[in-house]
Amino acid sequence: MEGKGKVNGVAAMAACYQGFDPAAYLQYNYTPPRADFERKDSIVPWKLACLHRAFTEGDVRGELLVDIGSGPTLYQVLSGCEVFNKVLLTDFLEVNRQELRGWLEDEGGCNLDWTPYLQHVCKLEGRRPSAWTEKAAKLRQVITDIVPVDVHRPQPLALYALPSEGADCLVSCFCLESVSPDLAAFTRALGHIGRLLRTGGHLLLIGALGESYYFGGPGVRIPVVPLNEAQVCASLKESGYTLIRLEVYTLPQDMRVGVDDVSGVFFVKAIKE
Ligand SMILES: Nc1ncnc2c1ncn2[C@@H]1O[C@@H](CSCCNC[C@@H]2Cc3ccc([N+](=O)[O-])cc3CN2)[C@@H](O)[C@H]1O
Repeated sequence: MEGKGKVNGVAAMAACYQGFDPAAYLQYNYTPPRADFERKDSIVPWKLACLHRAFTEGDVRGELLVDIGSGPTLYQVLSGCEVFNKVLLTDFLEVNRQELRGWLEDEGGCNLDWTPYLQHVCKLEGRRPSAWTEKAAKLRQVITDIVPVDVHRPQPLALYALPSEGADCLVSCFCLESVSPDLAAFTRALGHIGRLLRTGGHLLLIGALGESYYFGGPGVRIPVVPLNEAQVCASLKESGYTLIRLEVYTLPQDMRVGVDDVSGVFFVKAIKE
């Protein structure tokens, strides 16, 4: 029965995503108050600070960075694009891959202005904010492709997408817990993406704590497996990672804007054994 349940749960999740609306999703999560660069307690600056530190503290290096479940967002690779020569973006939905291509082709075909994000990360790097145009050019230069991914497959990416030695670093933000019907599926998905990573490679994982649903568009209610810190740590260990650092952000009341019931956000830096 477990096998049958597994297939139905994953298939049901895929059906939920057919209504996903990138523009609405960006509006819900990537504009103020959740993305307010003037507020020290806003969520996006916290995420960008975690990623900046993780990419620049000296242990993360190599050729290829892969972002698993990019969605319609780019913030997750704004620091990594200065460290890796190749960045691969991935998502399950064509609408999201199209949204990312829209930014890449720089013809105004995207639903969010990433300039404040680029400027903020330049500031974290000690550069003048006006260097954002150079960062944008760098990002467009290092993104090699935007490809389909399914974390429930033992091989989440097409074999042509990766060199045989695998990726040197994986980043994945708010994806696994939002596409897994239960904790076992979340843990399996962690293992599947781990197979894309070379031994000794790093995983940078951001996710929601205590989230049971979110809106992926008007009226598009998508179930999420609610996680706590202990479950995240146990799943990482079970999937062959060694935890380097776990940081947690607890949402202030005014960050709870009705688009989900998330109570906290975790940031994990781990290494694949
Ligand atoms: N089988 C699959 N494999 C890989 N990716 C898949 C699969 N199915 C769907 N996808 C892909 O994964 C999805 C990634 S977006 C998932 C949204 N996660 C929840 C949402 C996000 C969020 C953001 C910010 C904050 N905050 O506090 O600032 C809180 C929250 C909590 N709510 C989507 O791109 C889909 O296209």
